[in-house]
Amino acid sequence: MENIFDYEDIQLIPRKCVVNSRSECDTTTTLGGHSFKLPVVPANMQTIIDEKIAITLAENGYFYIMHRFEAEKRADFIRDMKSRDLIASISVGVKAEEYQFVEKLVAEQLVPEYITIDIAHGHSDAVIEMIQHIKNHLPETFVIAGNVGTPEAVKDLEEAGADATKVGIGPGKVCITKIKTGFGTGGWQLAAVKACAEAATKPIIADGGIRTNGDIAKSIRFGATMVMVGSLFAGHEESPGEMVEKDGVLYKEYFGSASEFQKGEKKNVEGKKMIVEYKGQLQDTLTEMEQDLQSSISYAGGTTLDAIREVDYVVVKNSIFNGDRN
Ligand SMILES: NC(=O)C1=CN([C@@H]2O[C@H](COP(=O)(O)OP(=O)(O)OC[C@H]3O[C@@H](n4cnc5c(N)ncnc54)[C@H](OP(=O)(O)O)[C@@H]3O)[C@@H](O)[C@H]2O)C=CC1
Ligand SMILES: Nc1nc2c(ncn2[C@@H]2O[C@H](COP(=O)(O)O)[C@@H](O)[C@H]2O)c(=O)[nH]1
Repeated sequence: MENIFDYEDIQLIPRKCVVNSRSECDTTTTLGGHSFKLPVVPANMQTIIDEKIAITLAENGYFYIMHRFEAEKRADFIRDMKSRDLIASISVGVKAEEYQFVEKLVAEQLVPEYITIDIAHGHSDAVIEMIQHIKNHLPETFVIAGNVGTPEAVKDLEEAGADATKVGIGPGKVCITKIKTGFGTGGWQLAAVKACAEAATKPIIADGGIRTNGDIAKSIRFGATMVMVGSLFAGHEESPGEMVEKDGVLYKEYFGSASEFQKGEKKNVEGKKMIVEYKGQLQDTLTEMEQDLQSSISYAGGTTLDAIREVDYVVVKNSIFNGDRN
């Protein structure tokens, strides 16, 4: 593969500004027929999202995807979101009981607007069969399938009926897939997003490796419709991770969905646990992301995210500090 680069290797090139204030720039994106304030979704991980955060995000016009690690709560979660007239967006795996869960939703007339199939190696018959199962039983539901790292995978999952694919194998902050298996898009995630987006006929969600708000704009430039973010959303007051105090400084836990901590056993572990410095309120981070993205749009010489998709760029190896190095 040629032209390999990652977020820190790219600088976007400014174009003449057409607004008098960054506040004129609109960061709205559309996915599955709904508009959202930001092209950003918190990772569907247990230390990043819970029911309370999901309600707050949905009430305030942000996209969210509930995690799948308290499987028995999901039907009630959908019911609760529907009773509030909010979007229901959940995750599933691919094991046998997940097929029955989808059938139970149909029997109880619970139709989530979004279902994300969340497994490590999404380019598989297991995911293809689950896409088909959901589409057969819940044809109205928008299906996001992943994770994948190649154009071939995007094509196969789209052909199976996926409405969007999620790209990123191993670039995550708490990921150890590349160390444990030798595989993944870690270190070239942005180039993988570009290759996958070029092959895609439906939306791409760039997942993992976002270390700065500028990386969101870069993901959009290379074809993402939405960006999934874990570590930048960890450590907030509302974050479900445990609070930890160390030498008088507050931190919160952030652990991988394939970590021993999440799994409760040392089997096929591909994630780790870390602590993230306490960051205060989630809304402040969302507001800063919106302002930074408005600024990105202004540098792109437009008023909407589409302007970013058209800018030129340069590849300058390690042109900005990679947040993983400290
Ligand atoms: N984005 C990323 O880079 C990664 C994300 N994760 C996250 O960790 C969580 C757990 O993932 P996962 O282990 O897939 O979920 P599960 O433990 O639910 O596994 C899903 C099913 O897929 C099988 N499976 C998993 N990996 C492979 C593989 N490489 N080859 C063949 N079959 C496989 C499992 O069987 P068996 O366990 O018996 O193999 C199981 O039947 C998810 O939330 C996932 O998103 C994990 C790793 C990488
Ligand atoms: N290889 C692993 N990847 C994981 C695990 N748990 C989650 N993830 C992926 O990371 C992103 C978040 O990345 P970040 O860089 O923004 O922190 C998340 O959406 C998953 O795709 C894991 O245990 N192993």
